[in-house]
Amino acid sequence: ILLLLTNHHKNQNQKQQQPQQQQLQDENQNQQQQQQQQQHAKQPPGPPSFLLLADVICRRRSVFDTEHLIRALHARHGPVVALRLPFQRRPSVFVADRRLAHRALVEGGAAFAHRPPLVEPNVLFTCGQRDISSSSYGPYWRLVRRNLASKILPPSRVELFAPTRRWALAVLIEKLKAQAAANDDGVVVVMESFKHAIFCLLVFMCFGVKLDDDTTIADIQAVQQFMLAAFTAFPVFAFFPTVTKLLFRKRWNACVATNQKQQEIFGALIRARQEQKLKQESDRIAVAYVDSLLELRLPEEQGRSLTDGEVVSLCSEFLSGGTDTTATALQWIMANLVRRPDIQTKLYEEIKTMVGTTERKEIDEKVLSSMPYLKTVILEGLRRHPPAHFVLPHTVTANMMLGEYCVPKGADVNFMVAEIGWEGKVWEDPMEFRPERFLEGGEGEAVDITGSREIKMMPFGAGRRMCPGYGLAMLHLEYFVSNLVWEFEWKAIEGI
Ligand code: HEM
Repeated sequence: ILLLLTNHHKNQNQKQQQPQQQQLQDENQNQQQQQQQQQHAKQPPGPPSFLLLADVICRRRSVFDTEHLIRALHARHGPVVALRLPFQRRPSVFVADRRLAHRALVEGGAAFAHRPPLVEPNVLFTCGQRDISSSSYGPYWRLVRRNLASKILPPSRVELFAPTRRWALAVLIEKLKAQAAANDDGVVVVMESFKHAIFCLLVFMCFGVKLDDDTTIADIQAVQQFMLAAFTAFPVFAFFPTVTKLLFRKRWNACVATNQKQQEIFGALIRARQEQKLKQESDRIAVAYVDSLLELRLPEEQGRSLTDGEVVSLCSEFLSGGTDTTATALQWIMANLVRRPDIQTKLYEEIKTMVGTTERKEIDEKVLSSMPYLKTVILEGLRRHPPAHFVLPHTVTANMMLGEYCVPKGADVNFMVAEIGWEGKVWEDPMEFRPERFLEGGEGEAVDITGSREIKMMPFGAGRRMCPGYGLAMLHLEYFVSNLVWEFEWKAIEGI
């Protein structure tokens, strides 16, 4: 009997172990297959670096104005191409295919979720890559991303900022009216006012203070603008930094001074917030982003709190990440409404039905979710004019297959957001602004903006590194677009 029992147990264990063993075997086989494929696969095609440089010089274009170059390369070589610049150790790979983007970013899991190392002055500006967007994929990134996603961005938290949105909208409308009144023909240049309103809103969400005095807002905006420009500028300090920092001393000193100024301004705002909390002022908002950062502990690093530099870089990212992108999207949507009075009228009619009056009082954001046409206008704006034409650069920490090519370890991998949203096989007349495509029966009906099921457009990226602020951005766009259409009649200037 004992013998039988042991055999029975043995059989049961074997049965339980079989699927696990099978899984391990499958994984090993997959790995072996990947390795074999990699051995035989080519690297993504692209011109040799000297030809690329010659092309750039002949056409008098900047190497960093890469979009036109990459489009031409895609037309010649297909959806995966590589640029190899003479001063780059690893190639930059560009992917313009929605299925390959899905395979890498969503199905690929962590494999494509890493970020490449930054060079100066961006190392300085991110406190050594300690913000969410540039930090390497790992426990620190997970902790700070989860903190933003769970403390500030859930709908229940975002709802608390409704009065702040009303205030920012009032600031915007006042600014636009003042501009129109100052000009005989009522012409208004909107972008700076859009940026200002969204910035005021995000500063409040970040520091819990209403800064309506224009000088502090202007000071912070100037610092943020300087840093943003540094991200896309020629990376002089990437080569022999000790020498280039001396050679371009003025430029380096300006970077250090800007960083210093940011620490001072943000430091003062953080102190003001702490005092506000100590005094338990009744009108203070319950949670600001900076509170959550000050309370955060790093379990992987003996439970220490964030350093001042880390807090500043995370706040700075919150302000920059949300302002220019949202303001650019807003500007493009309004530009299309100006050119298309039919769409503007349709939207106005939808708002009128929902609000139930023609009285010009600001739209309660609770009714936004019941405006399907408004949603289609926003989606079409983001598809046709995505504020970021590329996602932030990703990288791979091992050789990885992408389609028929092997992406070498350490290469930058860039996904072409705009091209993917303009694919002719998915979208009819893709360059036309047509919100109706997102209604029932259209090719964009029930589109998944997160791209987790399938990617048809990806204005916020997709997968693990996807923009965590996309819900907030959509709300801001719906809120400002509907209120601006309700408040003003938008017309194009003759001859422009
Ligand atoms: C229309 C507005 C916005 C657009 C189009 C946009 C777009 C993007 C894109 C394309 C990425 C890169 C994704 C990738 O690398 O795969 C990104 C990342 C990010 N965005 Fe946004 N964004 C917007 C608004 C916001 C807002 C309002 C916030 C802040 C609340 C925000 C915070 C971030 C952060 C922290 C990341 C880095 C994510 C990570 O690396 O894990 N964004 N965004």
